Amino acid sequence: MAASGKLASFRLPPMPTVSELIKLYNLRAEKHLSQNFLLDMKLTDKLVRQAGSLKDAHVYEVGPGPGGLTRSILNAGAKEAIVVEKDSRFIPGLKLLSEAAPGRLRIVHGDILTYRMDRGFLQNISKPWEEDPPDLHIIGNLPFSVSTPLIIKWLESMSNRTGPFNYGRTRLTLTFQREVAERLTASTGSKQRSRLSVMAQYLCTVRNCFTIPGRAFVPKPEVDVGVLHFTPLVQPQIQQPFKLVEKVVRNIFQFRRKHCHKGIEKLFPEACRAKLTQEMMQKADVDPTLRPTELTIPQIKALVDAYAHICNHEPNFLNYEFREELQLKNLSKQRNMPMDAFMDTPASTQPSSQQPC
Ligand SMILES: C[S@@+](CC[C@H](N)C(=O)[O-])C[C@H]1O[C@@H](n2cnc3c(N)ncnc32)[C@H](O)[C@@H]1O
Repeated sequence: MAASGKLASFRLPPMPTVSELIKLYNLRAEKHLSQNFLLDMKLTDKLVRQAGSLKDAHVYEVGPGPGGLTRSILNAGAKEAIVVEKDSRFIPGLKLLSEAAPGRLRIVHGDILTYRMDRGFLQNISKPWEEDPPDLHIIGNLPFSVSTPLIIKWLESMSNRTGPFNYGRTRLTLTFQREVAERLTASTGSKQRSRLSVMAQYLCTVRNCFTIPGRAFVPKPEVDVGVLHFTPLVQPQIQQPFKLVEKVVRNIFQFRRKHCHKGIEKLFPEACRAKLTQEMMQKADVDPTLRPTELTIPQIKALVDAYAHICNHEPNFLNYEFREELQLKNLSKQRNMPMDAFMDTPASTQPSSQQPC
């Protein structure tokens, strides 16, 4: 009896439903802000449960909109939630919710892509990286338009322990278009294995929680939606700077269906491509005829380490971008001018295909 009494203390008092609020404020979904609302509280409760216990937790919610998920977060016992919403039309409805939960809901009218997530809560909720995750969660029914750049930004922050990871191994419970969710969780050898799978999985444990059918949203999106839970690893599986890992992985996956050496070759200028690719593959002890989707994370780690080793001897390779060189080549051909004429950086620091290695 006592337990249920306690449970009742953090539940919201009766107030208009989310649907009633939408009608009250005449809130029509804006396509350019990827607004697809979840109005079924059973579903929002289920999504929030995937984060684990929120009792006395701190939560950042991305894009609360009319506040369905926000209600579930508060009903689950969160001590304080900061919600970041770009569309000002939702602020009055969120204020009603904040009044119903005094001191527990802070509303930020802003853009999640620029909001400083290292500053919202006091530092006293931080936990050392090696310990259990802090009582801080990021939860969101993400707008499709920003979900991929956002997760990449957070993965980079995770690797640098900045932003929301300044507090420790902050966990995330997020929605993605089903296809993106499948890529994020795809294992070695599967059809959906991609750059995103490797970038997420070398830094965290990614759990596929459940799928929400498109028809559960208002308005209904074209696709189903996957709910994923991320826990940052104490020790990332690849211990090199994020940008370096990203560069190698991007190159490997640029020719998904070909042998992996095809993409790796493009890490180096033409003049030394064959020699350095062979050196990198041998050093990493990886079969060059494997397809990118067949590579395990330890194999990708070995390749990134081998590339880092080569760049230690020749740091100019870090600046080399095959696609940029291709664009310059095309431009110089079109205008009948030397490639140097289009370069921002002096030719001496930009290894070109013609320069000897
Ligand atoms: C898919 S809706 C989810 C709304 C609500 N959480 C729900 O589940 O019903 C995405 C929300 O994110 C907001 N949004 C879109 N882009 C944003 C951004 N860059 N920063 C913050 N909020 C954003 C939209 O206005 C919208 O309210």
